[in-house]
Amino acid sequence: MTTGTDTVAYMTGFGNSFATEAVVGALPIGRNSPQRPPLGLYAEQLSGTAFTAPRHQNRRSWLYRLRPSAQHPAYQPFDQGRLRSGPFDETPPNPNRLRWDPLPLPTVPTDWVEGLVTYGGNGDAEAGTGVGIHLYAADRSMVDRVFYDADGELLIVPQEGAHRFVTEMGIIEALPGHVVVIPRGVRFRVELFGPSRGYVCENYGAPLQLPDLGPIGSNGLANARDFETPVAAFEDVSRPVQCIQKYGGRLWATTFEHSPLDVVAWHGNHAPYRYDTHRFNTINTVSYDHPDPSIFTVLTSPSEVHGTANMDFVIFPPRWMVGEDTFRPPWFHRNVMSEFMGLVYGAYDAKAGGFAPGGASLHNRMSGHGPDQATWEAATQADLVPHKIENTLAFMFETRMPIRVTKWAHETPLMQLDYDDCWSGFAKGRVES
Ligand SMILES: O=C(O)Cc1cc(O)ccc1O
Ligand SMILES: [Fe+2]
Repeated sequence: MTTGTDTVAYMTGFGNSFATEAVVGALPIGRNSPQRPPLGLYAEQLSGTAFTAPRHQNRRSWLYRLRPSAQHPAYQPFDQGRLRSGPFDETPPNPNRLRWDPLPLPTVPTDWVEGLVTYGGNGDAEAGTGVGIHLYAADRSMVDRVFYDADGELLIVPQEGAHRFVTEMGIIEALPGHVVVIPRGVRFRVELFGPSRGYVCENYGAPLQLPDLGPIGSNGLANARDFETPVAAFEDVSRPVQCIQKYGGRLWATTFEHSPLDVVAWHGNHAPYRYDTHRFNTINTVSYDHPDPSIFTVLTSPSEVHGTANMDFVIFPPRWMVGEDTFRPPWFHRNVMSEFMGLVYGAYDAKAGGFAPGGASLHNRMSGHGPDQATWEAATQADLVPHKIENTLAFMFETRMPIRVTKWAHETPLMQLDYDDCWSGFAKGRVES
């Protein structure tokens, strides 16, 4: 649950052109790159979209820092660990329904980067299509180490433990129930306060944006004002700091002689943010039938095919179920889009058992899935009084291309070999032929 006290300040709004300075007078006024920026700082433009991207899609920020980012020796290949990237070709495409038990918490000291393990993904990081899907289990802070992803934007869904993202552009605190987005190229370190776990969607495609609301109108779902971007914060550290980047699917590392988290002021709209899912304005049926889960979309990465996302981030938050003469849980279905699901806490209404907090499931393109048998039995017999689903947060990374699973995810003992059995015992419909 997202409780606790924030120790950092945030600016609100989605995709705003923000301006923030940690030291008064650090931000140039009226121009981006004056001959001599204030306080002897170095101006740097960080572009998240092509210079010429249309204005409503253009993402860039101007950073004013203690030292230029360029001041570092060459990157060298770095241990990949269990991190993989698109194109995913370790295993043949697998049409089966798959489900995994939760990732165990670490038994040896592990930081956030070391704790990443890739379950699968699709597309091609270099081509800018598709996603990588990772989970992490870690128990210690990154120390004198920062990370950035040149391949994609990171949507991070904490599942256990308090998280502190110390980024170039300010500090974000997050608890289970929050989600955090770190744009492509932004450096950060993750500080943890005990055993911690979560999910990551690495979005190789267009940056996440709010979905259109259509007939819903001008308010609803995730409201723009509930997105929080940190104010500028910097560290003045003159000791070696390792910088690991993911580039072209692989990890590379170099050592700066200082902390690259040294941005004293910045302005622009290519910036990290967090969102508290408890603020989601959940919309559901008040008449009959279970709506398509697109009604629960928080953020979407559009593809070039209008209405068909590279990736949608969808949540299943607490909500009232009031549908009359309706099978209320998710229906049986087969979907052209592929569905990777996780559970932050509580229970998910399509699964009476087996889908645990910290676990994951994959229902790939056109695979038949839906309520397990116990859920189906209960829902078909239920007295349809208004009922509130409470204390739960499941989510889905839904993507237009089938998800290929890594060798690790195929071979791990966490894979539930009996998952198909949850749909094995349905009685035949009563038709005489
Ligand atoms: O498969 C799932 O559990 C996700 C899902 C939920 C829902 O409410 C409707 C469709 C759907 O794919
Ligand atoms: Fe589904």
